Amino acid sequence: MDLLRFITAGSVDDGKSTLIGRLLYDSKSILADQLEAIERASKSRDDGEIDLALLTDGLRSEREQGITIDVAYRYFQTPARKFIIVDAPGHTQYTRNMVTGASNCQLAIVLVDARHGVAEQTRRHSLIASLLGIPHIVVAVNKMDLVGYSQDVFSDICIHYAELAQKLNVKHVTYIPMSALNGDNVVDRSESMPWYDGQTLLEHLETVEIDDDANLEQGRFPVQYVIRPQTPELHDYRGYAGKITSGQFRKGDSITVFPSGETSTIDAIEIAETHLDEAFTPMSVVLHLATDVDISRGDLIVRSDNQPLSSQTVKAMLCWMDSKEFKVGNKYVLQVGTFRTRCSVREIAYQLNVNTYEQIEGVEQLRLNDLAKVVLRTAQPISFDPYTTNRASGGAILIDETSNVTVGALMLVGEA
Ligand SMILES: Nc1nc2c(ncn2[C@@H]2O[C@H](COP(=O)(O)OP(=O)(O)OP(=O)(O)O)[C@@H](O)[C@H]2O)c(=O)[nH]1
Repeated sequence: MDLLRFITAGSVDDGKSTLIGRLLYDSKSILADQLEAIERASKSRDDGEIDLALLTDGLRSEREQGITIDVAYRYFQTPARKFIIVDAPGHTQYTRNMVTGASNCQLAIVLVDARHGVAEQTRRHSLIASLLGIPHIVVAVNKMDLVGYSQDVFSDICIHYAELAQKLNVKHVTYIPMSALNGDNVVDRSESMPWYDGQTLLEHLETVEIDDDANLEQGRFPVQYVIRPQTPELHDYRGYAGKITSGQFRKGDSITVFPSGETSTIDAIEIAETHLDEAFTPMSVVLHLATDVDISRGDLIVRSDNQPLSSQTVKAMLCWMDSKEFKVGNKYVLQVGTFRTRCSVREIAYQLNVNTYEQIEGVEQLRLNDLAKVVLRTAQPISFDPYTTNRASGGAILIDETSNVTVGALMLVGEA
């Protein structure tokens, strides 16, 4: 069964917690004991209704206990698919959380309060979703009950959002009018909006095409471990363990190793002592090569017929995630795949205004949650693909050398 990983984004009070609760409740994904607990907690309410937001708020207290920092994950499944919901808090200052949670999501639900329409946070979240290359966006127009389930209100919001989506590089946008509180068009079809003949949210989540999004062209294998048994009778054995982050590899394929540029062919592909003729993303395997090549952890094995860029000066979109400022001349460790090297900041080409999408030039420093295009100079060449063609090998992070904390998320653009 396939897996859809999606993020929910919206301003505080747009109804994110209620929506997640509704999705789990109506799709019968809530465990009996959880249900009992929220029923008990909801008893104090005057209307006797179950407060679905309590479910997600339960998750948030887990988060506060430090089980997951900043972002909470919730799993559920229907007969059609498995789902992971990434729940990022909605406050303005949490761009960082959305970036952390969303980098490998296939879909983002952007909540819009029907009464307020497209808001500042809608623009911010949509910009981040587009920078992160999330291929599917659902604009969930919530609280339709508070605007009399009006088709006109819904249409206006769709038109407004479509203008914004045009400025961004968002591939697929789906609009759904709903009331998370009353359960309209979340799992069950709304009787109050007969004018809407599209899918409910769950139907969409269950059927949205995600296979096409997998990059099968670019065989990329960042080496995590070199396996060299010490036993004499296995002296010829040398395997490279890691995860295929994109594409596929077959026995007999010509490969190139980066950064050295050495070449060889694949002699065997192994998973738990079973030999395979081919393997593809996201499998974790051990590769064996026909010849003795000098490979260490952090190297990138690629199929020779499709090679990545390799450079010491790179352009990238940066989401700055630290309270210390980012400035030209600062030094960090850059990690792409399993490869790490030191780097310094050459230039801040421009900062992006997250509301108007304007490029602000002449910026000297970045603060927490700022988004910018930057140029970095690395100590050793890095091998990568533009993020827009390959999210796995085009994403990188900046690490503070002294604290070892991740301070920036990078979407690599190309050579500078
Ligand atoms: N009328 C109406 N109220 C809703 C709907 N969805 C959510 N609400 C209410 O809006 C308020 C905020 O909902 P939450 O689900 O807590 O909002 P949130 O976006 O998760 O907010 P945070 O958890 O603080 O980020 C609550 O009082 C909900 O009951 C809806 O479809 N219609």
